[in-house]
Amino acid sequence: MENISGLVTLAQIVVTMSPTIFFSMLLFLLPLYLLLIACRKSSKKLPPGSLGFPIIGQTFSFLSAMRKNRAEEWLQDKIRKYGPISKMSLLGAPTVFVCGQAANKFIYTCDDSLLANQQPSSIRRLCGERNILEMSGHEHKRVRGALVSILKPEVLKQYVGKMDEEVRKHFKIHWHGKKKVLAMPLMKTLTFNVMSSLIFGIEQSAKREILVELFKQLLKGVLSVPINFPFTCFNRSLQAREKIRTIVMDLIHEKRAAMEDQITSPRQDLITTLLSLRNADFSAALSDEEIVDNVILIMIAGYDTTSILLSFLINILANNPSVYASVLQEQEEIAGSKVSEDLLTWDDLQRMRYTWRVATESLRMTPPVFSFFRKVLKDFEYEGYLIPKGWQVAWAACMTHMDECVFPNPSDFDPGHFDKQASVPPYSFVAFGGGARICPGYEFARLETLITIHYLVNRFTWKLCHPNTSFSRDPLPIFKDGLEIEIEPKIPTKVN
Ligand code: HEM
Repeated sequence: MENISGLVTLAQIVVTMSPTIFFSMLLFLLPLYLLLIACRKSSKKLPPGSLGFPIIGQTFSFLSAMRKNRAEEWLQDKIRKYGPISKMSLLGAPTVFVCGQAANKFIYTCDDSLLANQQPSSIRRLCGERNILEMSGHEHKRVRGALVSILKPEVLKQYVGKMDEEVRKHFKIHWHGKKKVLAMPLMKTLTFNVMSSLIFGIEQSAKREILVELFKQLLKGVLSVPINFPFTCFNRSLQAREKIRTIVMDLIHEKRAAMEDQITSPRQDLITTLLSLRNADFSAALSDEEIVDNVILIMIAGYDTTSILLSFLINILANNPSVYASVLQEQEEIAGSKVSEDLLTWDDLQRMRYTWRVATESLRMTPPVFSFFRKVLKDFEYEGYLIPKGWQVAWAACMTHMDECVFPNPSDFDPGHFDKQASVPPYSFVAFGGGARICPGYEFARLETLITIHYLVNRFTWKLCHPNTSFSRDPLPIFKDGLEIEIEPKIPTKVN
């Protein structure tokens, strides 16, 4: 998810800020930073490594490696020098970097009085104070319970048809009649529209177009310096948030009234479902503010991540004829069992096992969220080293994803790595995170991906316009050419 990881946004902030702002911040943070280091007079030893130049530390070197798509090598280099636990300084904070399955397990399962989710202030201000990322302990459990209850398979089952219609509509409007398309921006349009239809219940309309533009503006602010002066990007994003808030509040009032008048089902869309959730004493499970803030967060969390997965799948299928042939065979069999107007069903999606293994393998090799950060709330010891309060702990998904003891020949794209899901050790595949904060949108992303690939391979053939197209992490993976492809429809005229 674009903005889940502290790195994702902090990195952008550092990258996009002007040198003057950066150096003013440096002057401000330097004394704090030195104080934090100086206070660490403890008998326990800190992990090996170097904190580098105060505040800046290894930030620029790491971000540059991310942009060149060499972050994994960069981290491997640290591991070679210092071992699996080392200290460094990233994004303005002293950091302990840990890697490996045991480290993942420790972080995902440790008590939340030790490590807390860490978000830059821009997220809090743009998503709102009551978004789930800001919460911990009991509050986090309560809000997460509500989100999981609307994103669980039993609920999403009912929305397969609606998703299917959105995907068909997308191909009809944006792909048919075209010779070339930029696949990556189109996958973003598609995932936005699917989420907008399912979550807000807003179908294709002027209102949806307004919402798309507002979200685009809001997202720009998440990736900018959070300074709220008139005419700054962040200021425009805050204004967009206010407008989105008004739209969502209006929707909540409309939907609540419709439910009271019994002219809508409590399952009409995910906001309606959230509104209908009750505590044991029949009070509302979430306040209206909590619904607004979490709906905005869900849009941000689900929109880019899934569109990145879909874009990488388009690239993979173009480059791997044998994988493409197997996906096509699976999808043709499913299409063959239906009349062309039939919508896909939940059962059809359960039959798309190979296609989902291909998607999972894509997430293994290119996880949209590459590294994760947590804030250390109190001193603790890990593997004999002191992890000091006020520092941050960082880990990277790729370290276990590319571990050859877990995934033999890890640099080869091989969906066979997931033939026996049960044989993948826990906390080794962490594209969706783990533990109490594991992604609740997994099933949503799975359905959206499978439905899209079904229509893509059954209705089009495509080839890359730039066969050796590369991507960078900025900080999310992005194809430099937008993934331009030449397309040909398989069914030129009759499209639902
Ligand atoms: C391929 C698609 C996706 C990927 C790779 C992904 C990845 C992740 C990861 C790695 C985390 C945990 C981050 C951490 O531990 O700090 C996360 C959390 C989250 N994701 Fe996703 N995500 C995806 C799609 C979605 C979708 C479609 C939704 C919503 C419909 C969603 C909603 C969320 C939310 C609300 C959280 C926060 C959970 C919490 O803090 O308890 N994600 N996601």
